[in-house]
Amino acid sequence: MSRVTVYHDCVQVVFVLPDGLDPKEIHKRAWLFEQTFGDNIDLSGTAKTFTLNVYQQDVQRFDYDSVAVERAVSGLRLPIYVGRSRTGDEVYDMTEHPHLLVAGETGSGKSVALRSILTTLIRTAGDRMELYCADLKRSEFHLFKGIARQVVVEAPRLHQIVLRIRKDMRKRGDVLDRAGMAHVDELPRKERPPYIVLAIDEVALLKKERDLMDGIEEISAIGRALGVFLILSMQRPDSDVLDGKLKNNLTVRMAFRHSDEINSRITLGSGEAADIQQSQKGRMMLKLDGTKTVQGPYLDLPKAKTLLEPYKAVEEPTGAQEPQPEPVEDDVIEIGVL
Ligand SMILES: Nc1ncnc2c1ncn2[C@@H]1O[C@H](COP(=O)(O)OP(=O)(O)OP(=O)(O)O)[C@@H](O)[C@H]1O
Repeated sequence: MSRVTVYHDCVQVVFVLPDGLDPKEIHKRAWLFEQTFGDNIDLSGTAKTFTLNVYQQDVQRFDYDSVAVERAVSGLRLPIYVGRSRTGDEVYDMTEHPHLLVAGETGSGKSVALRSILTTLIRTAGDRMELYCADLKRSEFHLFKGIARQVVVEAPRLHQIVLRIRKDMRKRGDVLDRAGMAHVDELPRKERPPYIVLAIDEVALLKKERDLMDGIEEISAIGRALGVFLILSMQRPDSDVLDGKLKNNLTVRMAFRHSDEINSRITLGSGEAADIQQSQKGRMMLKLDGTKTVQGPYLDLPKAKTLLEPYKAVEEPTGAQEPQPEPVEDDVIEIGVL
């Protein structure tokens, strides 16, 4: 049984599987649909009912437009503007889908995506968010100096931040216990702490930092209710880093071009990110309630700087050292119990 609907930009076929047919076979044979209908298709469905959309054209590249972005995310508490899919703007709220993994080979568009995601967050979440950035490649996050609480480039400094966030999480947990509530958003407005977002570029460089990775994993496990969220990026999805719990807790995945199907499967659970062409900069497979093709907006550095200028607290003098973090009194003990 099937139903065909013709829209202005696509033809939609909804079909129902006969009992006894394994739905996994439909996904496994998605290539059959591509051979018949071309590349511009989206196939979704779970047990019995499937939807196949056949679009007339591919998603197009486009520039970041702050007015359009801010309109698209209005009403969200901690908004992520992902880009445009074939059906329109793709946005979501981090408070509902907490931890994000951005992965893709070099030059595929990760840095541009992080730039646009964090620019949107800063401009829209304002005082509701405290941002911490770790730029282990020393390439991108200097843009957020003077805006983020801290921008660090070395693992030990990041470890200090993670320890401090863990302390804060413990305090937030105590407040929730006392109030008999399950989520910081349920607290009265005056007592509600700001959301904390920790963004780490090239998290694979932390592979050998076991204590630090354990701390990050803990944030991924209990951060959501306490208002603490992760944005992690990596070039090659390393299964040592993305092993076990951490990977499962990074529920939203943005998979830019991957070199092969095996790597794509580590990030996405399917091989689709290996089908993205090298020329398709900013193109990703977004995994969030299913998987779909999305084009991220292009935001260049000068434009990002202009958009962020009003949010800069203090201009750091040239050549100045990064400010030293406040000491965490019981670091050593904490590392032991991480
Ligand atoms: N959304 C986009 N739209 C159009 N072009 C883009 C987009 N994203 C990236 N590009 C182009 O691709 C180039 C590489 O992108 P980017 O620096 O984000 O890659 P990357 O994945 O971060 O690479 P690396 O891992 O080496 O840092 C950019 O300089 C830009 O020219």
